Amino acid sequence: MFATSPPPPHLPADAALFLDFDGSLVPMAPTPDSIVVPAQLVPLLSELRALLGGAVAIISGREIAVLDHYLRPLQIPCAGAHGAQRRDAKGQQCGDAPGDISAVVEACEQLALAHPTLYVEPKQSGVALHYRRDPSLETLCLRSLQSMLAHRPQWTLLRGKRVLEMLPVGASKGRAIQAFLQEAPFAGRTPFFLGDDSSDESGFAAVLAQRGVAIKVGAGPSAASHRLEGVDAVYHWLQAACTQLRMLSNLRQPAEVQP
Ligand SMILES: O=P(O)(O)OC[C@H]1O[C@H](O[C@H]2O[C@H](CO)[C@@H](O)[C@H](O)[C@H]2O)[C@H](O)[C@@H](O)[C@@H]1O
Repeated sequence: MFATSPPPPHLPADAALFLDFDGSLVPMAPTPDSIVVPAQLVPLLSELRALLGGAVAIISGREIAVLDHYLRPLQIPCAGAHGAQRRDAKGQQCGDAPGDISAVVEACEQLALAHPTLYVEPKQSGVALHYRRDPSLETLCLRSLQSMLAHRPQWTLLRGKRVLEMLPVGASKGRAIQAFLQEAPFAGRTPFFLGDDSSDESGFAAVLAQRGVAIKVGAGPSAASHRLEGVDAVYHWLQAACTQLRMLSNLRQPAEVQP
């Protein structure tokens, strides 16, 4: 489905909401550490969690510790490093790297010394090599990582927005969402997932398989059923969802009788 996909419906009170981070909740920036998190994000997530019985999770390529840093003081269920890590609603975290890749990280850092516009983002379960500041370095980065992966069958390469990432084989956002949907408070709810990148497609497939709603943020081909134009449109939709869910929740609670 392409840009003609309709905007998403309102969130029902029985939704399980899964949200991508970069490019969906936070505008893109030249480097991973130069993002500016919109001030309304943390209060909005807190309110949505309260209104959806806790069934809100961040599904990101970032590591969970990094998400916690940007969302402080909030600590919510998360999948990090494209599903290589997951923290459930009880706060229990799982996900280990299938081996030591410090040699790969070092090789990426050497490459970045030779090409200072590259940005290396080491992760506990992989590494991201960013070439946003010089897209002409894409082929060099791709060839370098491919050769490093050639003898490491437990790892795979993921292409993102001006980034190449090495992550454990089998890790995906779709799998992380499936795992959340087996557990309280997500199980039995209608899944909604929004994301902007090709790595979000496995998440779209997971929610569509459960008759959920898949929302592509921005342009580009996608299997998502619905579309929002960009980060601003995401906030508009989430704020509207909050307002509606709050009204529904007030209607369900009888008004206090004045003496
Ligand atoms: O799944 P997401 O939450 O969307 O995370 C995907 C990757 O996002 C980050 O990189 C991207 O955003 C940066 C900041 O805007 C940008 O500079 C970079 O070019 C993008 O690729 C993050 O750094 C990665 O770890 C995530 O995997």
